[in-house]
Amino acid sequence: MTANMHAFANGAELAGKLADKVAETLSAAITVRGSASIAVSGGSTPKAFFQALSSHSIDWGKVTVTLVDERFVPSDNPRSNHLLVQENLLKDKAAAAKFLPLYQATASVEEAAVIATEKTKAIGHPFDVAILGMGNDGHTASFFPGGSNLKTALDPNTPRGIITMEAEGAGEPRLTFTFSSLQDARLLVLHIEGEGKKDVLAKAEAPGEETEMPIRAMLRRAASPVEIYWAP
Ligand SMILES: O=C(O)[C@H](O)[C@@H](O)[C@H](O)[C@H](O)COP(=O)(O)O
Repeated sequence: MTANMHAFANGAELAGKLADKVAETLSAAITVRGSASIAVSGGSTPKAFFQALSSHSIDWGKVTVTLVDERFVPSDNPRSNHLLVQENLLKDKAAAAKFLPLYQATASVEEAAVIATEKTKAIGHPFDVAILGMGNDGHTASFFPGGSNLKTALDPNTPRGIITMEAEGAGEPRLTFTFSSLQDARLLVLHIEGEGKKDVLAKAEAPGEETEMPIRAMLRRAASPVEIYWAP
């Protein structure tokens, strides 16, 4: 599939423009289908974008927000993506949105994945918006090189839903939507910032195995165009 580069002068300009595009997409979905769904990534990059999006006046009561992936930690843990979204996105106007967490207070991450899949099955067929990040190792979502379930995660025949992932670079065990769950989002965004991530993207766009840099699966096989939002 194709990738379209949207480059901005700085992170603040990117955050504003991406928030505008996402708000427009969510509103259009509500107009056409009566509701909208968005899956967002965690990490350090999206904070300004979340804050910009939270102030948009859209019908947030008809929007369901969930996570592309999550660390297997409760929402009071500083590593939690739920906490990041709670503090930066689900506030101001966006406080009215419905949020579906991936983390479940279960004995195992495997049990949490089964429950999270059940609890999110009503949305994301396809997502209206999916916001991906990318690590310096070329991972996206929790598709980490060497990950325990990487082959399953990237397999286009794996059903939509949430699976577990464990990998050296991942820290805690992870919960992640699969490639099949994310790749056909009506608006599929890769949000990266900094010269370093631009170099990582260039390497990912070069020939090589998907398992070496899993973002390659999205860049090469996503049904939707990958809208790359980048600022230095
Ligand atoms: O849980 C996570 O960490 C994210 O979902 C992950 O996929 C993230 O998007 C990348 O690791 C980039 O993270 P940074 O934005 O911190 O570089």
